[in-house]
Amino acid sequence: MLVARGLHTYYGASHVLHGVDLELPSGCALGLLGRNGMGKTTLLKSMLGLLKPRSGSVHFGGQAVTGLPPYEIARLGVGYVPEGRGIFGNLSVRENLQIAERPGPDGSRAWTYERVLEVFPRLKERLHTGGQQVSGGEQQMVAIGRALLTNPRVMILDEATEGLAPRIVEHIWQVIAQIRAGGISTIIVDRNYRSVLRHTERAVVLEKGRVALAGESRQLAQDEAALHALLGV
Ligand SMILES: Nc1ncnc2c1ncn2[C@@H]1O[C@H](COP(=O)(O)OP(=O)(O)OP(=O)(O)O)[C@@H](O)[C@H]1O
Repeated sequence: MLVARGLHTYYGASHVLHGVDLELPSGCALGLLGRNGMGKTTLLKSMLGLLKPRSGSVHFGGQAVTGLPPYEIARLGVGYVPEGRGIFGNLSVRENLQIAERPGPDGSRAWTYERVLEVFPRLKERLHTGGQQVSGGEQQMVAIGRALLTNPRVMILDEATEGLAPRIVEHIWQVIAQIRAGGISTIIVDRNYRSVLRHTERAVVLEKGRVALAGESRQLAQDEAALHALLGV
């Protein structure tokens, strides 16, 4: 579904990704792990057109998308929930959600405004509140809801539970499970590696911009020595 091959990405002279390969099969949930600064967000942005890799390729649904602008890649069916949420602070919660709603590239309308409010009932009481005035947890719900409303084929969640209360974190993992159950392929970056390994079929661990370990999440979860070495846990 989404395939990156040999990605090299730089910030100016700083070489951050050193030939990364990543493959997200259709219908699969893939965890992306690694300590701070190992290149997870850079990898996601390189696949989404937000950063231009200096070499390597990205294919989505068999189509080469390397170097396409982010909105074109999004139109092909990628929903992105960025680290830091990126919601529009000057728009209300309702507006943030409604401007995103559209059928998916295959015409699917599985995710509607009403369904997002069913999944996140807390947002019903905040519809007319500004995006910046709601709590961090509610902002995260808006960010996830907004990505779902584009009816994507692939969802990418970067640190979707960061800094949130345990009850909200648990709710977000339940929603991630629903997204997976609906057949949307998913890439999940999260500090809680145990939750990531529980909610994914495959996982990749980055170390200094290289893939250090990749495999089935169930097996990786049992490899305490490798997780300790690579994640410092
Ligand atoms: N805009 C930028 N300009 C220069 N260097 C950057 C920039 N963004 C990230 N980096 C550097 O690139 C490396 C990889 O960062 P990246 O954000 O991809 O890591 P990460 O694994 O997502 O970690 P984190 O969880 O801390 O975001 C780090 O050394 C970081 O300092």
